[in-house]
Formats: sequence, structure tokens, C-alpha cells
Amino acid sequence: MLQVTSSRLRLSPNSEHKPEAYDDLKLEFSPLLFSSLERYLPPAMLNLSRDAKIQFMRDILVRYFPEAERTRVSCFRSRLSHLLYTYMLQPLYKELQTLDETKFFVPSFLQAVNAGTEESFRNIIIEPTPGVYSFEMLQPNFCEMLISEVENIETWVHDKKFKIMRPNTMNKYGAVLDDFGLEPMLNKLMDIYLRPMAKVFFPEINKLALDSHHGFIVEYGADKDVELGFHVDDSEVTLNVCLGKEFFGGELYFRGVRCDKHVNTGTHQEEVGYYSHIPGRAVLHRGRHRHGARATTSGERLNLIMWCRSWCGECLRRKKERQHRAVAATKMELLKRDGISTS
Ligand SMILES: O=C(O)CCC(=O)C(=O)O
Ligand SMILES: [Fe+2]
Repeated sequence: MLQVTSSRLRLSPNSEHKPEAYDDLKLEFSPLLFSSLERYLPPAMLNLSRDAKIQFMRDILVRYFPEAERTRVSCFRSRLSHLLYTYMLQPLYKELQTLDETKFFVPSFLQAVNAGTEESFRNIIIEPTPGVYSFEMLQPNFCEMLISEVENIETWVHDKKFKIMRPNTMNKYGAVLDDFGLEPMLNKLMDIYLRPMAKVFFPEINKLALDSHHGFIVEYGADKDVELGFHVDDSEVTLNVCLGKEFFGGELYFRGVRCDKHVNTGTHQEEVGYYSHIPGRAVLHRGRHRHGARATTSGERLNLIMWCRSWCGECLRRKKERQHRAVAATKMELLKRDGISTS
């Protein structure tokens, strides 16, 4: 039984207090909710054991959150962790989860990254249109393994009757690799192998370290997606590598870099560019470089895409502000439901 002098939540969060991480909890509420709520705990409770705090906070949340919402979150979380853990433990190729550079990359790419100079990168790239850099990157064997892994994921998901998250709002086929145990490997790929190159070719984003990514596979073919409309990516820098198989069409078209305000403006002649995919070859471009993919007219095309992102100081400040507002709103809601006047 929990013994505390006051079980009332604080009126304002204790900003000095660093809440515990609750990511491992398999409870019906988001771990973030527990971390946010911990800052509102009465001072005497902060030194209690983690289990005691969990029990106390869970009691509060159970009282205040509607049943339907809890069931929805709970179902989603348990299905998602089930997906992650079960698949991660028995993928087709466990070796894809650990980046082995000599097995993954072609020697020319590795040499350029090891040298790490502008000249070494310039030696391996072609620039089909200004701001789009193409280079040979992946070993054929790695491409084949990754394709087989994706096919295995799809069969597995189908057999288990799971609904998986599709890569983005435009591609209906493919899979988010981060959800299937490949996130750490892709993180390493971004950190060690892409970041130095991005620094050389996109000096304007040099100050922003690429620090997170969304890694996925897109699939095109007769009974899959055929083409991809004109868009910008939700990324600072995008890596797009063709894995195979055999196909005609699927060229990328580019139409200049734009900020949010001018994303729908016209294109100038010198901004028009094209790139034809070749298995194993990558393109690196700004996420804001407007582009699309023409129809894959026959065969099957699979590409590995990494939307690499970074948080600038202002984004970080706004993110914290949003979190702060969300916490404040949750707290107001809790207090109101407890019949405490908040005015
Ligand atoms: O199909 C492609 O190669 C382009 C994919 C793409 O632009 C995207 O997923 O953002
Ligand atoms: Fe894109």
C-alpha cells in the first residue's frame, strides 16, 4: 500500500526533475505519458521506487482516460511490439541487422568514405542535374538479400494477418525497415557513411547534424505502385538506392529546390533534370528538391529510401514547447476532472 503525505498532483511541473524512462512498460498507456506525469508528482513521491510511482500514476490514468482510447492504444502497442520482437528474432537474414561494410558496400564507395575528403567523394559521383548526386553504393548480393528480406516480411505479415504501416502517404506498397529490426543498422549507415558526404555536397545544411531517419522500401510493378507523383520529402537529405529487380521506366524527375512557402511555384528550364535508376546505384538529394518517379512500365522495381532528418535549434525549441504545452493540457484536463478549479 502506498503511503504518502499528499497524493495531490503538483499545480506546475517540477522542471528540475528528470523523469525516469518508461519505454519498457507493456502497459496500456504511452510511456511518454508516464514521463510527463512524473513531473507533477508530489515531492515526497519522487523518491519512491519506480514501481510505486508506476502504480500511483497508472491509477490516475485509469481514472481519467476513456476506456475506448485505452483499448486502442493498448492494441496498437501490443501488436507493434509483437511485430518488432517476433520478426527481429527470426528474420530471414540476421546478418542484415549488423552493418558489415565490406559485405554491404562496393569498394569505391568505401574508399571514398574512408578518405573522407571532398575530392574522394567527387571522384565517385556524377551529378545528373545540379544538386542530385549519384554513385555506386551497394553490393549486388546485399541488394538481393534485402529484397528477399522484404518479401519475407510481406509473407510473414500476410500470414499473421497483420496490418503494417506503409512507408509514407504516397506509396501503398513496401515496408518501413525501422519497424522490422533494421533501425540500428540504418542509423549507423547514416551516421558513418552518409553524413560526411552530405556535409560536402549540402554545405547549407552542414550545421545541422543528420540525427534521425525514416528508412523504408518502395515497390513498383504491375500489381503494385506504378508511379509516384510530384512531391518533396519529409527530410533534410534523402538517400534513394535501387535494389533491383529488372524493370523498365521508373525514372526520377527533378524540378528544383523550394522552401515551404514556394513549394508550388513554377519550374525554370535549368531546374529540369532526370535520373534513371540502376541497381546498386544511389542518389543523394535535398528532401526539398521537388521530384517524382515516372511509371515503372514493366518488371519490378524496389528501392531503399532513407529520409535523413536533423533538428535545428529552433525546431528543438519548438518541439520542447509543444511537449510542454501537451503536458500542460494533460495536466489541466486531469485537474478539471478532479474538480479542481484551474482559473
Ligand atoms: O521511386 C523512387 O525512386 C522515388 C521514391 C521517393 O521519391 C520517395 O519515396 O520519397
Ligand atoms: Fe521522394
